[in-house]
Amino acid sequence: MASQSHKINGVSLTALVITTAIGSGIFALSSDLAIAAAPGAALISWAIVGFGILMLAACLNNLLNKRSDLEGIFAYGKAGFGPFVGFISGWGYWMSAWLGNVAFATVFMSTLGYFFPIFQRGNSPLSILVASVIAWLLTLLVNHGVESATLMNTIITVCKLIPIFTFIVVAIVLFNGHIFTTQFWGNFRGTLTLGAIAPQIKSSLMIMMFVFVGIEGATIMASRAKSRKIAGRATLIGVSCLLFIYALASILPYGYLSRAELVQMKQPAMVFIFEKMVGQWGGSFISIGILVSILGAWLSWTMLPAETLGMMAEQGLIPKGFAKKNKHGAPTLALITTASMVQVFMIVLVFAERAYEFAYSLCTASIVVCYAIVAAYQIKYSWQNRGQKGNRLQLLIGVAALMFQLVVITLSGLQYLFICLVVYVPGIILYALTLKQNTGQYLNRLEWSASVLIVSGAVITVALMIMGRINL
Ligand SMILES: NC(=[NH2+])NCCC[C@H](N)C(=O)O
Repeated sequence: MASQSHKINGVSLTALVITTAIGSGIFALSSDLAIAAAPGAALISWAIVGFGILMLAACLNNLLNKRSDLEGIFAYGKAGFGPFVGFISGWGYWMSAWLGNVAFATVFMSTLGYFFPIFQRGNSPLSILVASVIAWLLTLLVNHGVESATLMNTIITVCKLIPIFTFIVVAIVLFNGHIFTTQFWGNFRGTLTLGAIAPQIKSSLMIMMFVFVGIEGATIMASRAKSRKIAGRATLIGVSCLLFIYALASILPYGYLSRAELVQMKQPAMVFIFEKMVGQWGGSFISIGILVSILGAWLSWTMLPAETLGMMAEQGLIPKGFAKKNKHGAPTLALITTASMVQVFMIVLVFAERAYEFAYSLCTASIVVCYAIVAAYQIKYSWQNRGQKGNRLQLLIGVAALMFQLVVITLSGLQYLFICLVVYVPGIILYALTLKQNTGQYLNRLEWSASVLIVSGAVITVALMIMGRINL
């Protein structure tokens, strides 16, 4: 066991929450958001998403303290609702982790395109080829026991935060109230109706959720924190800081360029907005920040999904082989499986019209499964212990968090959730085989029914994709 002095303190853990959550999202945010919404609606959306994510962070905080015996985010699913739900949650988390890397890949390549125009389209066959090589190289590194070391993490954090803060400061200086308010509610005439704003809010939700993926980082590191209390608090403070940074970075540009101009920005938008603000050097400055930020995040998100598979295997949810470590202490089978999935989806991206949006929406949709299960467990636990002080409030927090996740996914992510079902199919087979090996039985009746639903959903999705009814 690590001695007390080697344990992570609150400040480092808060920094960890912030840096694991900042990958590619913030750099592309402004134009993604401009496509979806005018500044008025974007602000309302931040308030809604901010509230929902804070509720989720409050659940993670609470459960970290009350169920300090559980480790990892999907352990709550298993503890609250049995192994099958634990599997659903873990598989969702795993999927989200590597799908996010697919999203990283497109932004990474289009940022490289700033220096080498041939890569400008992040999902051209050549870009995907290079991105695949990078993904496999990172896998190879992790397989040789390379972990993002503390010093490297600090350097990466500085490299990504400096460009972001510089951008925010310059954007504040150049902020023009007139431009900002001209089309505050969008391009409408007459009185402002909910009908005019609601669709804008709806289209902002997925990208806003995506940028928060990773806040559960402190939960995963909780066992290495000085105390569970500290880990929980780090999540809450980290989320509040993130909300502040994201809202500033995405809203300020509306006071510099018109929405029409923002929509036209090449991706990643922050590069080109900043270049317009300060000149050529600005573009390179932000681009380098992005490349470092993504590479750093990509490396940690290469380890995470493999570790997740390993933990699931240890808990008897998938075959033991996934937990087997090589001589460098890395789970080779889990790493290769994950990298192969990344490879398949990268190839799919070549055919996607808006590749980045497609990848981040899938990443968000699959983690919502996992987040919703956390919130559901918070409700169950608080209800069972409702006699204890404070648990009624926790119950309400759980309900708010769950409602938020369900509403977001229903409003804007259903088609992505359906695509995720397809990836659940091989997982269910692995789960059933493992169950048989451990207990001598395949699925029980409830698990059967759930599996039939999932597999049917997957079949329908594939059929709809073939018929061209679901577009990539
Ligand atoms: N590889 C991943 N799972 N990435 C998810 C994290 C994405 C991160 N929130 C971002 O803004 O870019």
